[in-house]
Amino acid sequence: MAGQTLYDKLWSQHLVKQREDGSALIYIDRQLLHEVTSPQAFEGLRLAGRKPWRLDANLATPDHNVPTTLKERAAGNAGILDPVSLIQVQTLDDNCEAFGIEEFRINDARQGIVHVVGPEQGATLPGMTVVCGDSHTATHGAFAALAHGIGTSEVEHVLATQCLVAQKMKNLRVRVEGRLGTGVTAKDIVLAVIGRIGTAGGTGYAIEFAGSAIRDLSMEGRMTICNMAIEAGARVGLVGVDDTTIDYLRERPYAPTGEQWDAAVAAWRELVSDEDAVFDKEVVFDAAEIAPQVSWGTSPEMVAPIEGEVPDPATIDDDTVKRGVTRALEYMGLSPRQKITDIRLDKVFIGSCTNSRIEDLREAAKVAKGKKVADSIALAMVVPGSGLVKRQAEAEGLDKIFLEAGFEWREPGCSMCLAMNADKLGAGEHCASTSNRNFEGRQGYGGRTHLVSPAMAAAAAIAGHFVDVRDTTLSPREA
Ligand SMILES: CC(C)[C@H](C(=O)O)[C@@H](O)C(=O)O
Ligand code: SF4
Repeated sequence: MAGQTLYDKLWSQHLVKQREDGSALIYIDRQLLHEVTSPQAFEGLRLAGRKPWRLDANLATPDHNVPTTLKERAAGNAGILDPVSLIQVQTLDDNCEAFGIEEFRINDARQGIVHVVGPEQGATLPGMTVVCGDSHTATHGAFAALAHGIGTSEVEHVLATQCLVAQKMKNLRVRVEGRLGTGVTAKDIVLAVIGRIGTAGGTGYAIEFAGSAIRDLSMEGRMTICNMAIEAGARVGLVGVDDTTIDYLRERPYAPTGEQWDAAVAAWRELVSDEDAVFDKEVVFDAAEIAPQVSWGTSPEMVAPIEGEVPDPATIDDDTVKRGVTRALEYMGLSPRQKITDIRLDKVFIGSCTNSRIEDLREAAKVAKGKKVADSIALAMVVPGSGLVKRQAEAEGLDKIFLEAGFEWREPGCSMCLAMNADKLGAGEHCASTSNRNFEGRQGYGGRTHLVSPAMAAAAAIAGHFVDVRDTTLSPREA
């Protein structure tokens, strides 16, 4: 019998019941909760007179609707000026209180974007099934956890039963071999992958990211890649366990200790695909060929290398693709064949669950150090992914580097990634953003998002337009 893939192992370890129609019931180890997708789930429990099945499997934090300015944050929930956002956050607090679920509230140092908080706390561990009412739950797969987003009714189901109705996915391996060039990061890998396989390339699959370039990445980098598996159409992204995984988790608050740690590590070491595992599909990339990427359109697959140009619809044969590109260029206010380096920017956003961890901020700070944000940039902001990331960055003096360069240094949350708070783009504004989605209006009505790495965003803030971070005097890997 052929060996098992990592995904197959995680699936079978959590399978409660398999039905003949293909549906199955799996056990869920960890549920993360935020204010947007949990209210109706709690309400459902209340109406049915149910209690959560296992309180300590749940961990909550508000992230989407929290303001990011210090003045407003100092006032706690009372500082949330938008009434709908206030209700959302207050309702999460009330529900967690009423049901006895642990929550890191708005001014808790551990608050942050759920996908930053879970791993940072060691609440996400290898071998777990992790769910959250949020599509970027794939992030946690970087720890060899079977993690994916679920809908609000499923949030309720998991709260009530600790189980989930699920369907087994197929296995896709994306292998990235070789060494990344200086200044090229995990974000560039994942954008290049989506650029090639497309936003539907991973549909129906769990993607395992493998190969020497993935092994060389830190956990932060692996999370960046798994985070965007959903942008490639896959609900699940995975990376097998190795020393990097284990070193990251040691002594995290929720991680096991003593003998339990040793036993856990021994079990985690098995969480890799067997040598002879068979994947339904495989794609291979040469890391050395990946350049810093910039998205020019309204879908993450509409990307180009920094030395490239915007496509010309006139050269596209397929009518549907041609129409899509034409429409995207119109919305983005770009002309055919425009050089990527000629795209001028109005705002810069460094943050989101894709790129707001300490390493991301370090990479951006290395580029920004001793430089100034261009006068033409109306706002350049850095939003740490959690209060603890913020604290760490401040201990390293990164906040000073950003502030001296003219960036705003904000409080943690989703912020301008999706503009559910006051941080928004104005119509027509171009933004270099380290987030993961660039569809029309994502960062504010009429806003134009360009997805890039933190180093590329920082370099763009300084130049006022996109530049090749590899040409800047201080590229991130060398500093
Ligand atoms: C609000 C939430 C449900 C949503 C998601 O599921 O991803 C958000 O986080 C996003 O990034 O669009
Ligand atoms: S940071 Fe952005 S992508 Fe991540 S959970 Fe928040 S809104 Fe969604």
